[in-house]
Amino acid sequence: MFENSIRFNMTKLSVNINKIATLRNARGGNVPNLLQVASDIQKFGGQGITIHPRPDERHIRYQDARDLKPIVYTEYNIEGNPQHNFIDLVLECKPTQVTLVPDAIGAITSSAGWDTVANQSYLTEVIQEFQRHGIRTSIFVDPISAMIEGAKKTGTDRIELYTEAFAHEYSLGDEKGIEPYVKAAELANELGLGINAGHDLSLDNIQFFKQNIPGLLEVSIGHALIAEALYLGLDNVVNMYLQKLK
Ligand SMILES: CC(=O)[C@@H](O)[C@H](O)COP(=O)(O)O
Ligand SMILES: NCC(=O)COP(=O)(O)O
Repeated sequence: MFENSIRFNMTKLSVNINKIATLRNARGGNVPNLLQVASDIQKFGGQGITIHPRPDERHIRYQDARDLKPIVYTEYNIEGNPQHNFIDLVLECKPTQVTLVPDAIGAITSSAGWDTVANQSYLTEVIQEFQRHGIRTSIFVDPISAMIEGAKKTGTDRIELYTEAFAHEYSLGDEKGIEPYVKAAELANELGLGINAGHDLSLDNIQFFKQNIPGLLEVSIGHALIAEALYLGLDNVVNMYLQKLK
């Protein structure tokens, strides 16, 4: 059965607050206050909060994930590589959604989607565990048909399309970079997989992406959104994204 947001072609904005934690950690105190920012983003209209705790806790700390639980009343999305500590944290926090990302330890940022064929049995096992606890699952993938088909076989509820390549090509003026994403989304829709997207999405490229991707349920946006907010203000920026996602 289709989720309501698919029927009405609605795309939710989940704001990734990693960069707020990066700024806070630079001084060791509590400025800016991550929980206050998460709360304000929701007040401004943000429809979800995303965090991506990394094993070195260089921005989001595991304790932040716990502290955010009572604050996030919209969609709570926790992203990360499903190592033991991460799995335990997610099961403890019980977010709305867990997004599995195959990060190498120490990676500057996420730089690839899963090989859902090579990791099929591992992903299937982890996904079943999260779903048993009522947590929706999503797998970070490149827009490649075999990877979408492999994702379907794991039993995941959704995929998250890794949009770095699109964002890069679009910034160079090349709109053709959207094509593999359109194909991947059409296949995911056919297979009954929900579609999320993220990485390097911005005020410049989000409307074009949204208008071309059928059934886009959610985008998670952090780096560009927080940078744009330095000039335009967080309230204003959240609402500019909401307008572009209509
Ligand atoms: C999964 C993904 O695309 C990442 O963009 C991510 O969540 C951001 O992580 P960093 O803030 O550590 O770069
Ligand atoms: N899943 C992608 C995400 O949460 C944000 O990525 P970015 O906007 O910081 O590149």
